Amino acid sequence: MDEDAVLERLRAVEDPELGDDIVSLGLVNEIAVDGETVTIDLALGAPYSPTESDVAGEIRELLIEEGLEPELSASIPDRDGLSSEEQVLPNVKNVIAVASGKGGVGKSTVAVNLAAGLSQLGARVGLFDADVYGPNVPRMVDADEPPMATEDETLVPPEKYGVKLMSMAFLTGEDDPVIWRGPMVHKVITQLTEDVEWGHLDYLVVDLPPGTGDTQLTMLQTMPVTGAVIVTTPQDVALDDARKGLEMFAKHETVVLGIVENMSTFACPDCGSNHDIFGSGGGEEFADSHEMPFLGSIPLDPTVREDGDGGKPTVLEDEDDTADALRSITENVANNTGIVHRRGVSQAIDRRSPTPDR
Ligand SMILES: Nc1ncnc2c1ncn2[C@@H]1O[C@H](COP(=O)(O)OP(=O)(O)OP(=O)(O)O)[C@@H](O)[C@H]1O
Repeated sequence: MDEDAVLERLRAVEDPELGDDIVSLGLVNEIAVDGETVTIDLALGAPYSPTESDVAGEIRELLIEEGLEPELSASIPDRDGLSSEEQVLPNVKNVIAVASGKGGVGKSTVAVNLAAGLSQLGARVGLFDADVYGPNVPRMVDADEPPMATEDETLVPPEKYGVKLMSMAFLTGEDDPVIWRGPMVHKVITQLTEDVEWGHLDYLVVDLPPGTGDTQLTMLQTMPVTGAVIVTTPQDVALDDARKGLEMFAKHETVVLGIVENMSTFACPDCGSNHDIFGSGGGEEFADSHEMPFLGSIPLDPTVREDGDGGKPTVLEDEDDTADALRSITENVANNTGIVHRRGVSQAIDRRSPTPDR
């Protein structure tokens, strides 16, 4: 079988989310056939996301059935056409910002569980606690070691649950109040992203400070954000704030990967009934009415707080409904990150060839 024949066979593989085959969508970058070995480079951008893993699995199966030995790799064209020297964080494939319009809705909880959940899927993950007003990620993962400084003044981030960590708390102490102004934020964020030895990462999860002010906007402008996750509670007031969050991301042209509803239904362990303490379903309605993906809801569950205080992300618990909800949110975030890349690739190809000949 030659390269053209392999390309024809790949037309049988559908992208389940974009609703077309991977060849028509322009997701096959390169094919090389050498005897029985077929090397294929695919335009897939969200490592370990269930959808992209399934697509790769289907391709492998199809080629093995033909008696071939597939070797797959994935690459997405350089961000904004910049070379790796010009890029911020060139070795980081995806930067995912976790945001909330108001404080205390569980933004850090979602960021920590998302990072640990992605790492559990097999991805290389970093977690950057950029919450300058209340950096509490180190406590939530029980990180006792500070970063190490190297001779050439870079920082080696400590690692917990397979996640590389960097936090403002390592530099300022968790309890020190800090007043942040735009230029300072820009400088510190630049240092904390560029002077940290993150290595090659599939995902860098960024816990933004709550709110939608200048600090948050400066951070978005400083980092190459792939997409944002907005955390809200089902209450009206929190949803109003989430709306402001959407406006901030629209202003900065940042893709919103979806909405997470936190602290929804409380399953009472004593009486066995469900109680909607902050209401329920508001997050999903909000997502629907703004045509945003809904990523899932997390129950109000004392285990989440205990795990947060105890330094173990709940997503790592076995056989637990809340952990299942967090795993499902993690998978949805990864899948939606993949959609951003694949849609970008297929739209760029559409723009190049007004009469598609694929
Ligand atoms: N689903 C949940 N069930 C029970 N407790 C929760 C849940 N989500 C978060 N919490 C608890 O609520 C508190 C606030 O959560 P968290 O620190 O994640 O919020 P935040 O939005 O990041 O707050 P901040 O305004 O400090 O940035 C923490 O004690 C956390 O453990």
